[in-house]
Amino acid sequence: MTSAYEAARARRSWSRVTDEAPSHDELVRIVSAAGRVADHSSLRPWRLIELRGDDRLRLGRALNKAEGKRGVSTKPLRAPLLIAVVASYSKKSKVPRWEQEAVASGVAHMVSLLLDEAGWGVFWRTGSATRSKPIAKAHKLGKREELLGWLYVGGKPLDRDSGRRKAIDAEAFISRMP
Ligand SMILES: Cc1cc2nc3c(=O)[nH]c(=O)nc-3n(C[C@H](O)[C@H](O)[C@H](O)COP(=O)(O)O)c2cc1C
Repeated sequence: MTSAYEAARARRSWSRVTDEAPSHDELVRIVSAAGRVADHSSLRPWRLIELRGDDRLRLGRALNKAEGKRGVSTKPLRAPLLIAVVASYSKKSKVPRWEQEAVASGVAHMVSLLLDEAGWGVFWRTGSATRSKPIAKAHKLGKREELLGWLYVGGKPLDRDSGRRKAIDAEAFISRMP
């Protein structure tokens, strides 16, 4: 197993993946770690929805509907497993929505990283339809829920090298209090 530092340095997004997918049990193992992100008041303001097989066609239909088109978009078929990332805001808490959304986003980044480290290809996708009514309905989102997009997950294709991204110029992103 790599260190968190090594895993973060090595990760990249995989726009094309194979038909292999992590099992539900593997996903549970990964989410149990990802869910340990910092979380103001431990609200756990997030949930994930697994889309496999024909679930993806239902999403494809909703995507087309959101764009005023008939039929089924084939976009969700680009990966065998899609993980819809849902921010589930707590009503009672004084923790503002943006903080709760940050937690849900953190979980999604952590799930992506852990899946990548475990050898799976991941690509976080959104689109103009992400927060549309047809999409909310297809995922049965509650009134206080919003979608942050989908993690498209599958096998890393062997015919592609890992294509490491250029390291970022970290100095350029850090400054002192002005
Ligand atoms: C919230 C979120 C939504 C994204 N949506 C898309 C998308 O719809 N289409 C896309 O090409 N990239 C999208 N991206 C960016 C890719 O997931 C990916 O990070 C980018 O292609 C850079 O590749 P890298 O992660 O290997 O550096 C999104 C990223 C985030 C965090």
